[in-house]
Amino acid sequence: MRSPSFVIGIAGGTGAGKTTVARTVADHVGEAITRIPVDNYYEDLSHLELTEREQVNYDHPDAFEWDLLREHLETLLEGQPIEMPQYDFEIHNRTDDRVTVESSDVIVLEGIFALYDDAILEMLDLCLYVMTDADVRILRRIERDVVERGRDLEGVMEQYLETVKPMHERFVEPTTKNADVIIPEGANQVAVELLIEKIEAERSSDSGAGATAETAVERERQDELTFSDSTN
Ligand SMILES: Nc1ncnc2c1ncn2[C@@H]1O[C@H](COP(=O)(O)OP(=O)(O)O)[C@@H](O)[C@H]1O
Ligand SMILES: O=c1ccn([C@@H]2O[C@H](COP(=O)(O)O)[C@@H](O)[C@H]2O)c(=O)[nH]1
Repeated sequence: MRSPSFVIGIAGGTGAGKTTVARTVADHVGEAITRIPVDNYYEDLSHLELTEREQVNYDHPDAFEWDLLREHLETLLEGQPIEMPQYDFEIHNRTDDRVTVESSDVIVLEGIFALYDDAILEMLDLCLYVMTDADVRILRRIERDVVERGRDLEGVMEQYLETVKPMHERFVEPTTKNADVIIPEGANQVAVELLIEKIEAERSSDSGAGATAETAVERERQDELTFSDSTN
């Protein structure tokens, strides 16, 4: 199995458009991309009741199982598959399922804390931060959480004011300093097109480097053959 040639981190506040950017890019690049949502690495909270899980601060870095995420990224970088946990936002917990995820040419790590952990930052070749105004993000989040994540409006508003907003300001937004590029307003067409171009360029330069190395090895072998031929 071939090791990835390019690893991208996409961070940003809730509702900024991280998943949309990652999915749009993945749709264009196809099977060569492995998408890793950081959300799948929320700690297993099976020991808590649902009512207790509803009170957890999911916007604090301590809510994540960092060791497992680091280990899985390292495994993918070695070209090996992982058994990725799956997360269910409706029950605020991991499901019992694990999904086998193969490594591929491009790894995209996406989540509010994609640019937070030093060891993970070391593994990233390109760091993106999706910057979207807070009012737009909360409107998107209300719609998404009510429609897709089984929440009511009151609960979404309460969670936003109690944890999401203060944690965003304290932990998430400061990670802009780790970004190479800031993408405004989520999946904007120009930014996504540039990202796809960059990925394609990295992939072809990587396979080009491989071809050059092969050619050099091949040439050396030819020289050896020529040398032995002339001595025989
Ligand atoms: N550029 C955009 N314009 C309009 N809506 C967007 C845009 N990007 C994302 N959205 C919508 O906003 C919501 C949140 O986007 P999502 O990608 O899930 O955000 P995140 O992963 O950052 O939480 C989704 O319903 C998505 O369709
Ligand atoms: O059980 C959970 C786990 C997470 N959340 C919220 O999800 C967002 C992160 O996901 P995005 O897709 O980036 O919005 C985070 O702000 C948590 O508050 C949750 O509500 N419940």
